[in-house]
Amino acid sequence: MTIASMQGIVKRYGSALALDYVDLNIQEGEIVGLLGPNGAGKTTLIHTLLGMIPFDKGSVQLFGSTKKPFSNENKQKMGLVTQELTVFEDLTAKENLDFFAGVYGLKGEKRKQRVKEALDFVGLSSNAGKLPKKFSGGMKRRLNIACALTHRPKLLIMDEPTVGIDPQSRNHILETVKKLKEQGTTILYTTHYMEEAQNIASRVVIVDQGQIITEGTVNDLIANIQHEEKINIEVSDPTSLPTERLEGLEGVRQVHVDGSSVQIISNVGSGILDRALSIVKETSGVVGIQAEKPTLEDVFLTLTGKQLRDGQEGE
Ligand SMILES: Nc1ncnc2c1ncn2[C@@H]1O[C@H](COP(=O)(O)OP(=O)(O)OP(=O)(O)O)[C@@H](O)[C@H]1O
Repeated sequence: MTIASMQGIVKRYGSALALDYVDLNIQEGEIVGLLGPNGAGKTTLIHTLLGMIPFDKGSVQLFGSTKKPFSNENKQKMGLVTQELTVFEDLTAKENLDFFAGVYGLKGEKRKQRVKEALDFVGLSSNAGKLPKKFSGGMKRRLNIACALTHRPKLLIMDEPTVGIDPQSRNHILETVKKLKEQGTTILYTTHYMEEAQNIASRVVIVDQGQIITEGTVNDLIANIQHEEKINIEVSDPTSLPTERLEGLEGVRQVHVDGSSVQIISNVGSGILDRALSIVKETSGVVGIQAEKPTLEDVFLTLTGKQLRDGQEGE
């Protein structure tokens, strides 16, 4: 079932075009990784989908209904983890959660129970009574996520939830996202870290300059741009490398020797690894093998001619 979709969305801020005829469909149960550089339009797309900002053209459908996408009923089925932390520093972790649970209309025992569950889910139970100002960046992020979970949203939208936190907390958050998916939550996860999208997304949507430039599974996107395969074999005796025999293998395009390593470039799917290895083993002794696989970074580079992460480190 399609849980959320947008068709032909155009959004301008004054004369600047932030979304340029965007079509997007999100199916129940998937994690859609929305990937793009800073300023690509990710946050604007999310805010449009949530009905938080007006748009100039197009339409949005949520939860299968064609009428009034932004009704209170629909909004209660969505959760947003904002890019900036949305927690109150002078309320304890538990009080923060209780506040947000109240905003979503939860009451009494159910509210208490959901607050407890959400704290537990993000691993903050033992810090329930502490103030977030005593928390590390990663703990604050986890609290921020928990605040969006007490009402058990069907669609959870996460806007760059791992920016500026340490790798351990990042892994914790990625595991939490996977757990939510297992429980049936549909997730739209925006990031400019391609490794994250590669790690958790069932499907990746890449945006640049307000347009969706490609979408698909990570494997499909990579296969679409992959025109050759590269294998590097490290050898113990490079003087006797049988370069000509390697060049003669079906599917091999080029062979380069560089010091003690030989690089073999071949056609996609030519499956030369076994044959190349047995030839090299006979004469030169194999010390190590490395196969170079393209990444989402390469997909972006191929499609746009620029790096996904230009000048974005250290945020
Ligand atoms: N309130 C606003 N007023 C004017 N321009 C805006 C506003 N919000 C966003 N923009 C512009 O719209 C474009 C898309 O911005 P948006 O924040 O959606 O991108 P993003 O992909 O989420 O980037 P980031 O990763 O930096 O959050 C950018 O050029 C941005 O400068």
